[in-house]
Amino acid sequence: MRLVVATRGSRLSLLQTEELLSRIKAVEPDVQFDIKIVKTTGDLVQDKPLYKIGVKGIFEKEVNMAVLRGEAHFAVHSLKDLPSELAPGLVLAGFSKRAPPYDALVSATGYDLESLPRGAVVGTSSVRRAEFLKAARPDVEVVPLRGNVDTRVKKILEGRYDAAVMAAAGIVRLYGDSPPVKIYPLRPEVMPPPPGQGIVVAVAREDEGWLVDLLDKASDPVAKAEALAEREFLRAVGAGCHTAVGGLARLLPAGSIEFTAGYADGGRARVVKIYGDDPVEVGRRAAALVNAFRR
Ligand SMILES: NCc1[nH]cc(CCC(=O)O)c1CC(=O)O
Repeated sequence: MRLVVATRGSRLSLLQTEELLSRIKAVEPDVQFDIKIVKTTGDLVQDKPLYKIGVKGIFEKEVNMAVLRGEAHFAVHSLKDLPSELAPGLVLAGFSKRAPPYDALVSATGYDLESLPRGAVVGTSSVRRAEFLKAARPDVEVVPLRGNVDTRVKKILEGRYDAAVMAAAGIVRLYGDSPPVKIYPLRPEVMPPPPGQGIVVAVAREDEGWLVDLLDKASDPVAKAEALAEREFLRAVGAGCHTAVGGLARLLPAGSIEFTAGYADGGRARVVKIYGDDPVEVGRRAAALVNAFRR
């Protein structure tokens, strides 16, 4: 059996795709893959913060179109790049093991939140990262920084920024144990990560039952439960990437879910931590708490 897999062409996207494909191979050794690289508007427009381009889920839409048009069997994405609703006919069907979900302070020097100098210049184009950072460290100057993970790392090493806030997952996936920059994870109580960060997913057509089953068999059950909770949270807060909202589910060893969620605005962050047994219910309850902060 040969399957066509649609993905973006960045080095990180290709590594993420390989990771998911090796999980599928483990349950179905006979399968072969053809990788179809889709160039997206997000890849072509590099000079604006993403929220200013004004298309929700800009990275994924054009990749998923290949699946809807029947040009690929499934698409691979970072879950956090997907909008809360997929196009009709598509489902989230496969989940990788989760890489660390945290945002991290990334620098050449090795600053953590405490040792970062007063008035430091910190790069990020994410409204969420900027607002939570300013709440924790009102003295720092937040400046725009976009581009692929390797591009951002290069700019940090060139000394144009004292530090940047980036997903730990992207750096770990790209560089493994010896990245060229130092990374200090930010606790979710200080900076709640975006729903889905660190999870790689496959999007397939709902009507391809055999493929949906195969992808489900290849999935990591912990990541799947956390994804379910965080997707419900995302749907119920209804916030786009122009709002500083974060939410992280962790499946505890005893089987219940711990959910950390927060909202930041005007130099002030509010974060809650709740528990429950049903992922969807916990996600919805966390969203209600965050929505109360936003009024
Ligand atoms: N927004 C871009 C993006 N999409 C996925 C990752 C890597 C982290 C992940 O896999 O969740 C990144 C980089 C970043 O946010 O710094």
